[in-house]
Formats: sequence, C-alpha cells, structure tokens
Amino acid sequence: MNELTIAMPKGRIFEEAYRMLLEAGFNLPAEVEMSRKLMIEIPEEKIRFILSKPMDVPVYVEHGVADIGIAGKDVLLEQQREVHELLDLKISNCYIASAGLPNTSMNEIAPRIATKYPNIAMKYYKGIGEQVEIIELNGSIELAPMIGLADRIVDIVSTGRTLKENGLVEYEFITAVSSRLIANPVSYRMKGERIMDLVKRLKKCVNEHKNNQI
Ligand SMILES: Nc1ncnc2c1ncn2[C@@H]1O[C@H](COP(=O)(O)OP(=O)(O)OP(=O)(O)O)[C@@H](O)[C@H]1O
Ligand SMILES: O=P(O)(O)OC[C@H]1O[C@H](OP(=O)(O)OP(=O)(O)O)[C@H](O)[C@@H]1O
Repeated sequence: MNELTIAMPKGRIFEEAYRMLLEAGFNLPAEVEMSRKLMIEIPEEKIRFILSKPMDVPVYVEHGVADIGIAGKDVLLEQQREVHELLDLKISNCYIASAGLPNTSMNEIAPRIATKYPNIAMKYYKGIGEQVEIIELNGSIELAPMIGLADRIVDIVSTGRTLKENGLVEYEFITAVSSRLIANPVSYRMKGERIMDLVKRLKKCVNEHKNNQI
C-alpha cells in the first residue's frame, strides 16, 4: 500500500474533515490532542497528515509534497492552482457575498472593495461591468466600511452574525462555498487506487449525511 500524505487545514475545517475520515472507517485516533505538532503519522493506515493554514493547503498539493488535501472552495476559486478537485465533502458550508453599510450606494467612480479574496471580487465585479478598486485585507474585513476604508466588502458569510453585529447588510450573493477533496495530478496517477478508495469511502459518508438531512 502506498503511503499517502494529506494536507489538512488547521482551524474551522479540521474537526469536521477529521470526523469524516473517522466515519469513513480509517483507523485514526478518535481525538487528535491539540498539540503544536504540524505533522501526524498514522503508521497503521500509512497516512501522514500535515497541518497547514487553510490558504496553504493547495500550495502543498500543487507542489506534490501532499498527495491530497482538503480545501475550501473559496480558496480554490481564489488561487486557481493546478490540482484536481475530486469530491465536494459538503462540510464547512458558507458563502461569499458582498456587504456594506445599509442604504448606501457604491461610489460612482472606482468604488473600493475590501476583501481577503481579490481575484474572486475582481472577477465578480468585472462580470457585472463594475470597475472597482480592490483593497486587500487579511481579516476583520467588516471593519472596512465602518471606518470608511471601503464602500463594500466581499467576504465569507456563515451565520450572518459578524455582519449583523457590525451593522452591515448583505448586498449580493456571489458564490456558495464548501470544502473539497483535492489531489496532486501526478499522485492521482501514481497512487490512483489508494486515492480512489478514499474518494469512494468519503463519497459514501457525504451521501449518508445527505440522507440523514432529508
Ligand atoms: N464562518 C466562516 N468564516 C470563514 N471561513 C469559513 C467559515 N465557515 C466555513 N469556512 C471555511 O473555512 C475556511 C477558513 O478556515 P479558518 O477560519 O479556520 O481559517 P482562516 O481564518 O481563513 O485562516 P487563518 O488561520 O489564516 O486566520 C474557509 O476557507 C472556508 O472554506
Ligand atoms: O457569518 P458568520 O458566522 O459571522 O461568519 C463570517 C465571519 O467569519 C469569518 O471571519 P473569521 O472568524 O475567520 O475572522 P477573520 O476573517 O476576521 O480572521 C469571515 O471572514 C466573517 O468575518
């Protein structure tokens, strides 16, 4: 059996993704103790996890140091890397939207859009024929309209709580987001059997989740 290196995003997605691997029958420790370790070896399954920032997962997979990885569709759309998207895991669901102060229209000339997703935002506004100026931020995006840095933000919305608590309203839905299983194209060819077995088992979990929701 080939050794498989899996890039896992630390933070929000990790817990749901790890639980799914357990459900898929992989022989993993029931709980991963929260340590500072960034690489976890599971010799029984010939699996090695590398834990990275969510935005970095496609980088490891594209370079082939991880065979597969789990990444948000937001990250994949933003980065457009050379990786295969194998399966929608339908976890960590949220969406990308534009938002701003209530009852305000955008500046007529080059409205300013604050975002952690410059490519997604640029493509969206280009698509609707708006010429915008992108202001790239790394977090706390909702601050931007409040303090006059931007007319609108383009950011993730999940519960809507952050928008509400900062007095912002949603203007346009841009795209739905969930986590995806991705693979390095060479690994996909060389370790195809192993990767397809994993896809099959995870697909079964995705379908079971769907059936439980009906
Ligand atoms: N409410 C949410 N806010 C942000 N990301 C979410 C949310 N719900 C689901 N996600 C998914 O989780 C991923 C982000 O995870 P997380 O919030 O742990 O990282 P981050 O805050 O972007 O990273 P960093 O560690 O660099 O601050 C996104 O790429 C998205 O796919
Ligand atoms: O709709 P909600 O459930 O409120 O979730 C959306 C918020 O969560 C994310 O922020 P995060 O907590 O990752 O903080 P940061 O982007 O400011 O680092 C996102 O950027 C929104 O601000």
